[in-house]
Amino acid sequence: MEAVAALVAVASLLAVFLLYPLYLSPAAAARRLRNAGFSGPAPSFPLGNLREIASSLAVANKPTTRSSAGGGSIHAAVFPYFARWRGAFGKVFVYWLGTEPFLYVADPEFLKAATAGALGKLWGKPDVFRRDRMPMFGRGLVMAEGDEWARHRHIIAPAFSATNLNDMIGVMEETTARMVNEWGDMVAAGNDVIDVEKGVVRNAAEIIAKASFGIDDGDATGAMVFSKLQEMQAMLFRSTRLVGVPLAGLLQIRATYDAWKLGREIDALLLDIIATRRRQQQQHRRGRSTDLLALLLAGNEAHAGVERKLTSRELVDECKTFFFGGHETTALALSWTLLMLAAHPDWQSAVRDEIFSVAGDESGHLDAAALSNLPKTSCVLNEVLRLYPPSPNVQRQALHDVTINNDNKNKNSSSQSVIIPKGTNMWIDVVAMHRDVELWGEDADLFRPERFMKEAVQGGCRHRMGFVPFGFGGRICVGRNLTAMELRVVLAMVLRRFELEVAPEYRHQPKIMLSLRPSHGIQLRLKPLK
Ligand code: HEM
Repeated sequence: MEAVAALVAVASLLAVFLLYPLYLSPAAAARRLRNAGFSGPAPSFPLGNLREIASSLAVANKPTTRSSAGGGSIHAAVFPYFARWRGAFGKVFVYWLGTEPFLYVADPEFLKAATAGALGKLWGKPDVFRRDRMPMFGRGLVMAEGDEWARHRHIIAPAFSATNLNDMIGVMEETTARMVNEWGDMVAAGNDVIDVEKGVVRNAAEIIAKASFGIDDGDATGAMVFSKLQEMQAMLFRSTRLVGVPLAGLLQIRATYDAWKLGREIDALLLDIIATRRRQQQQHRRGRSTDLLALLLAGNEAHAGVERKLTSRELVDECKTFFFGGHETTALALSWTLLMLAAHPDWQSAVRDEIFSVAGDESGHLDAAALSNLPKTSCVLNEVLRLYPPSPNVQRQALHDVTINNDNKNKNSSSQSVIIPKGTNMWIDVVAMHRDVELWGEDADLFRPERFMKEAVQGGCRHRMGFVPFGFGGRICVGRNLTAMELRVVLAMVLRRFELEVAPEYRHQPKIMLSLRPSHGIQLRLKPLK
């Protein structure tokens, strides 16, 4: 009898233990969000709105034709469920990934109100993605929160200063020359249709690996780290965990274990590189290194003993963060740029002429002064980042209840202020804001770099927070200057060598897989310049 009672007690405790996080807490959050006036699609337990998301993606994932390469709306194709809910509920609403509430935001004014002030203290990164992204970013800058984030940012930001980045141009030129020469050989051999995305992704990965921790293909450890980092990237892409669904991780124990194991191997290799670097530095045996790891280690030495010091473990996470946060995004920006220039020969000629006029022909080296004097190229790059933002969304999670003054912030509520409950996630739809006709005008879906001619920073957007390809506020991308330089170097080297045309094989079907990417590569016809 006592045994039965004990069993019942344990079962009840377990039920309460599971019931609270899995059902009671989400139900309470749903009530508070409803009371605050946020509407949205009705969720079901335990999937939330995941079923509707999956079914609308299945319908939308039909091939489209090539004709939209130069324009056309992509929001409804890549986020069909958001497009539908936006029509029904407006630019701010609540939807559910499993039992996790998400506040969808495509209204820059709401975004400004919600994130104004003590950004670092009020908003963190969603727990629900943290576990998945751990093998990529660890506790590095992308994932850090609060005081830890401030400490890391303080140490890391100086490494990305203009002077330091100028020293990296040589690395970018050297690596890109290999890619361009390979393309040249392929064209000479009669294969003039090339999937440029592949080469550009590989090139960006090599550049960031060299720029971050100086790894070289020639050295065995470097080559091993590089191939394991790439393996990890591929592994994480294959993962299809049901985000937010209670205990869904149990369905993918094997994949989670494999990612964890690979992560440990990468960490061990990077720790080894860092230990060697520290030894060399102490013995003054290494020449002047310009990679980010060297700069961070030098910063460590200069401030040894005080809080401006990163441990080896923290340095590992930052190096991985630079690799995973930096190369895909940059490569995609570049791939979309090459496509847009191939589809718009007038802009292609204008950019090429500008590059020739400031940097000469392909025999001349590029320097920072020339690269910073390319106004038309800058307009093109901004327009591509607007139409095809490699980071198509930004996410946050409320660390506390967040109060927003309700002067029109939530049109569904009549009260003076609105409270976003602690734990609510925010999903900022960058693609929607970048293509919103109310912010950009009727030509929002068209490739028109000239809009950035008149207003270089915002491109004529009617709201300061309507153009956010690199994020916003204190957490704006720390690598954006490095990217700006790399995009210009690679673009200059490609355009000084080839004329680009969209190949008939190309199918325009952007999709979201963490980043905004082409579904079937980017096939261009390359013609050597006379
Ligand atoms: C076209 C290229 C790039 C795009 C579109 C991009 C986009 C972004 C965005 C949207 C954020 C803000 C994320 C958030 O607020 O949650 C961000 C943050 C960050 N990016 Fe980039 N990024 C690019 C290149 C790079 C590169 C080259 C690096 C490093 C080498 C880098 C490192 C980081 C880091 C460390 C953060 C976190 C900053 C912080 O939280 O303080 N990114 N990036």
